[in-house]
Amino acid sequence: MSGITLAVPSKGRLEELTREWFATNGLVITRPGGARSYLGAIEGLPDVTVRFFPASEIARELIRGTIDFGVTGRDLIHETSETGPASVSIAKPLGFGNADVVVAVPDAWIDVTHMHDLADVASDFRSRHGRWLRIATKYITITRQHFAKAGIAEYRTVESLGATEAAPASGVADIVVDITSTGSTLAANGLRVLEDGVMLHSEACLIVSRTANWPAKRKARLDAVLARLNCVAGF
Ligand SMILES: Nc1ncnc2c1ncn2[C@@H]1O[C@H](COP(=O)(O)OP(=O)(O)OP(=O)(O)O)[C@@H](O)[C@H]1O
Ligand SMILES: O=P(O)(O)OC[C@H]1O[C@H](OP(=O)(O)OP(=O)(O)O)[C@H](O)[C@@H]1O
Repeated sequence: MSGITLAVPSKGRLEELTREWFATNGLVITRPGGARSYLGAIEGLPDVTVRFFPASEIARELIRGTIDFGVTGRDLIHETSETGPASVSIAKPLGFGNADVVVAVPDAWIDVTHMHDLADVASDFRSRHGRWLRIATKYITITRQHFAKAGIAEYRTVESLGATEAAPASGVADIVVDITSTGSTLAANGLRVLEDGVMLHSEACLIVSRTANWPAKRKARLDAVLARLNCVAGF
């Protein structure tokens, strides 16, 4: 197929801010069928198809190469696959959707301020509590990578797809790895980020798939659109 496909987040803060960003840069994204339609276009660019997806699916399909370029959070590229970052090129960080993926512990864990303290807690958790340390998170990949780097292997993750911060108080888990922007949800649930607990700084980015099919003509079409957005594919 010679046309190129742009993926835009299908709802919420990311959709609004993405369409605003494109419009500010002279490209108007249309969604003629309304919020329940997932097909759109860019005014004046007939060979660009716009498709609306959840941000997490945009990351997955950019890595797979079924979407040519799109907007999603850097966190979702790192979380979807360990090969994610190598499968895409960040054409432009967009300056919105800023959030950090962090390790947070209960306020009551006053002696646990750094990852090395958490390593000590994790190593004798089984002897003291008869079970592994439990981490509530939807960021399984990022947690595995960063805890390995910190030399922490004695834990279990408890998958949590929403309201993750409630897990320690409810007894579902002991600590959390979650995304935060203002920190208010963590604070409201009696949780504190470790001083070296920021594992990833994320923001929404315009991202190009490296694994998509880029014959010269299609790549030229992509490069022309990116040029109007003052950025390049990077490959
Ligand atoms: N405070 C925040 N909380 C969560 N995500 C944030 C925040 N600030 C920015 N983001 C970005 O928004 C992304 C989540 O957006 P969104 O909720 O649309 O994702 P989604 O996968 O489409 O969600 P859902 O699965 O509920 O549809 C995060 O991955 C991150 O990149
Ligand atoms: O640091 P803060 O500003 O408090 O933001 C962090 C919160 O925002 C998100 O929740 P949201 O309700 O946006 O989405 P979700 O719960 O569906 O993930 C995220 O899951 C955190 O709970």
